[in-house]
Amino acid sequence: MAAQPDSPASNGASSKTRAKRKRVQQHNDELERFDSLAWNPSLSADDPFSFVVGSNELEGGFLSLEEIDESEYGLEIPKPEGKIRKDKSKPNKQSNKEKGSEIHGDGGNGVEVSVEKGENVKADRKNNKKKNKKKAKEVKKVEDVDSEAGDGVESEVEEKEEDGNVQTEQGSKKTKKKKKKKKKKKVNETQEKEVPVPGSNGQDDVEEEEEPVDDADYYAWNELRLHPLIMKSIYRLGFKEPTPIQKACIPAAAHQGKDVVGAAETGSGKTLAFGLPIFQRLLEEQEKATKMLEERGEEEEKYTQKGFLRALIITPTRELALQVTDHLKAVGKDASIRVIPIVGGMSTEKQARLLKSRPEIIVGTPGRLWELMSGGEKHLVELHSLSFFVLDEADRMIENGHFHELQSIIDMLPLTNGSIERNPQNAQTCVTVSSVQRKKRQTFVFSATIALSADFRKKLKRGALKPKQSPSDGFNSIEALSERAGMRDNVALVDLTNVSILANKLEESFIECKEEDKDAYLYYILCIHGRGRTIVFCTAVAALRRLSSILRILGVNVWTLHAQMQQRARLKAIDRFRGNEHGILLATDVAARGIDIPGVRTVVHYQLPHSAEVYIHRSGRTARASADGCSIALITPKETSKFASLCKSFLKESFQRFPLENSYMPEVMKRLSLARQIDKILRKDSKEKAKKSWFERNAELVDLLVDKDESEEERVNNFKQKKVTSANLNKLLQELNELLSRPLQPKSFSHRYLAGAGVSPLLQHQFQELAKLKLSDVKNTGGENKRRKLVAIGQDCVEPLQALRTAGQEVRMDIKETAQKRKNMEDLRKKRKEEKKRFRDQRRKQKKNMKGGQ
Ligand SMILES: Nc1ncnc2c1ncn2[C@@H]1O[C@H](COP(=O)(O)OP(=O)(O)OP(=O)(O)O)[C@@H](O)[C@H]1O
Repeated sequence: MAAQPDSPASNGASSKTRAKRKRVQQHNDELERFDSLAWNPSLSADDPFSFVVGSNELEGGFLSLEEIDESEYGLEIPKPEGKIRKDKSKPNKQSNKEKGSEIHGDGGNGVEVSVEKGENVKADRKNNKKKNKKKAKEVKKVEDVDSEAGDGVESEVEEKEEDGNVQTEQGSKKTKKKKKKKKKKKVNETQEKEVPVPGSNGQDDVEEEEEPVDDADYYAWNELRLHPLIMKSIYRLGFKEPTPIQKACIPAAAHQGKDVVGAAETGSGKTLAFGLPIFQRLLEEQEKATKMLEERGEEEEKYTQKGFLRALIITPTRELALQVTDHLKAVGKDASIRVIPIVGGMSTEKQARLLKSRPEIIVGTPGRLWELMSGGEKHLVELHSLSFFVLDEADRMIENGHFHELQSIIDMLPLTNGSIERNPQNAQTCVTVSSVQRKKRQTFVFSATIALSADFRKKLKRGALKPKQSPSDGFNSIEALSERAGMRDNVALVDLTNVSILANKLEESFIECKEEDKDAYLYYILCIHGRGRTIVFCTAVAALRRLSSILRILGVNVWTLHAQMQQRARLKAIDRFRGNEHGILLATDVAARGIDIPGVRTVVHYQLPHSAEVYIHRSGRTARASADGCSIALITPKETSKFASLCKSFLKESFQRFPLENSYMPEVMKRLSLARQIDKILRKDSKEKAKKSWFERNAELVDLLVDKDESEEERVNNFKQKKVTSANLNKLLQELNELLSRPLQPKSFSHRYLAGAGVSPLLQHQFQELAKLKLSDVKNTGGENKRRKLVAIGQDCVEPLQALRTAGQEVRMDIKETAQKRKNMEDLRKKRKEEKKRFRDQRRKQKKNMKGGQ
């Protein structure tokens, strides 16, 4: 029954319609204003272009181990191409069968079609026929249609596609669905930043009603003139304004078509500084292509399968490649542009399958990319349409000539106007290049520390990045690398790094201690200030292993990450760390660059890095985006001059000494000593076991019969020895457990009195627990224990940054001064030694003389 005009129902409906109209009007006004700005599409009409109507439903966030296997790090293998006809009048409740029957595809060409996305793109294309004003209105209309379709439509349709793709694999279908659900749940949990977008689907729509996006909040983006679909993603991600590096790079890269060398502090949003121009150009091209096709009256289906690689992004580590992929996918979600990672540690076959979907953007590490390219992987060698070549963390690529593969990859790229001649053999493997495309490829080179070398910095400031002529042996400089990659003369040089290159809101500090006390100080930091996520960096894997073992014995839950781990375990570690608000990650420098995990509050340099660049990148895992954070370097007296010279390279003269409450140290040391003894016993035991099994294995291999018969005496001795060790281990464990069962106590703590001020919630809780414990003790012992002391101490668990701010002590780090002090100390030690020697000699002489006299 229709609602009467004056009925509450109709009032509600009309106010809803009014609100909706108002929103649409606001949005249109904004877009009208946006359209009135000069629009500068960078594509010429004859540019070769093919597009794929595809879904990019590859959610962000690192996945758990179980998910990695089939869904390939969050990447579903794109589904068979087909057109899905959707009856919008029945959006929600369809059986699986019905869902399956709506999919029409050949099932084999690997192109995925998402109804929502497909409809979006189609509608957008229609809109593009009319000029900008109309386009804006139409985009809104499509969004409205989507929201009318109701909650859950998109997810259901996606499941349909999934069903269609794996009809024969019932088992794996179920697993996939489960994984997908799990993944979605996880993404919901981790994507804290997501805000509702007007007109987006599903859950977003529901939220949208409650909290519509105020376009005015995003005003700062307008001058960048980004495509409406990009803006939609930006709304969704909740990025209110572009970061300075984005502001500086996007106009040059997206509207002027320039190559860019970009330097900005860690966590400043460099990924989108190069990512958004890529999306902008691809979307502009899509529009042009649609227009052309419609003008010529050709069928668009004819072109839908010709996906070529448009952007190749190279990063130095696998984790970073996966993260950049996730980040770009989040932006490309509304634009139906696909992004996939190609990294080591994943099976090559699976990656080949992913490549069959012909994604527009690939993010990869040099090793695996080259492996596939040199193997003639079609999508990777058909590079004639490549429009972007990006080197993220570019300065890492030229370190120690690690990346020979990178050189080979670059040699495979089609020539651009500025390129020098290169290996013709490689060029032959590559599909021939159209001269239009040659001119068009843009090269982006980014890093936080690219400008660290004084020489390069000067060049950046002068605005002159003149490449050297024909580097013959690899890339020993960013210039050579950029030139080889085809960077042109009119490159935009954007250096936004501050004088010290370190992140703005990072507060640095150090603790000076002996090498053997580093464990204790680390344990102290984690115990007393264990709030927020912490990353502890080691230089050597062996040190990391030893440290993780000790900390685990001490009951500190840590995850480890280093290059000798299997890829799955590496991802799992990051995933778990990301999922724990107060997580602790022990990592080597494999995690130093690029890893972006929100809520990392503290970085500890357990071992100092070998270079200032690494120090900066390590420390840059905290104080990202607009957050603050703190770094603590543990330095031995021997390392002070190394630390001072590090400070010198980023022009810092003084650092803060991290405040320590020394009264805690006796107990810390006690616990640590027990943990070390336990660790020693456990290590010895596992070594023996490993040795034994190694011997037995090898004996088996050569058909050798191992004589297990020991003499009676040996057996008895071994048994006795084992018994002693085991008793000793139990005793140590018991002792340690007893210490660990109560909070760390400072030496001066009075067992009788409690000072009233500053009792933290933690301390309060501990008191309650201990009081309960005492009470039950009394009951159990029948009140025999008359001296009932309340032994409880908790600490106000403030995070390191807060402790540093309230009590840190400034210390000048003058390299000359430190070197001089060190020299003085050594001189003093030498002098004392000599004096001692002289004194000994004198006494010896005296004794001799006395003996001679007798
Ligand atoms: N405009 C923006 N507004 C708010 N946050 C943003 C914006 N752009 C990017 N971010 C967020 O900032 C964080 C850091 O971005 P990103 O990883 O690109 O930094 P980066 O400069 O590449 O850092 P690094 O040098 O360490 O690799 C990410 O979590 C990203 O989502």
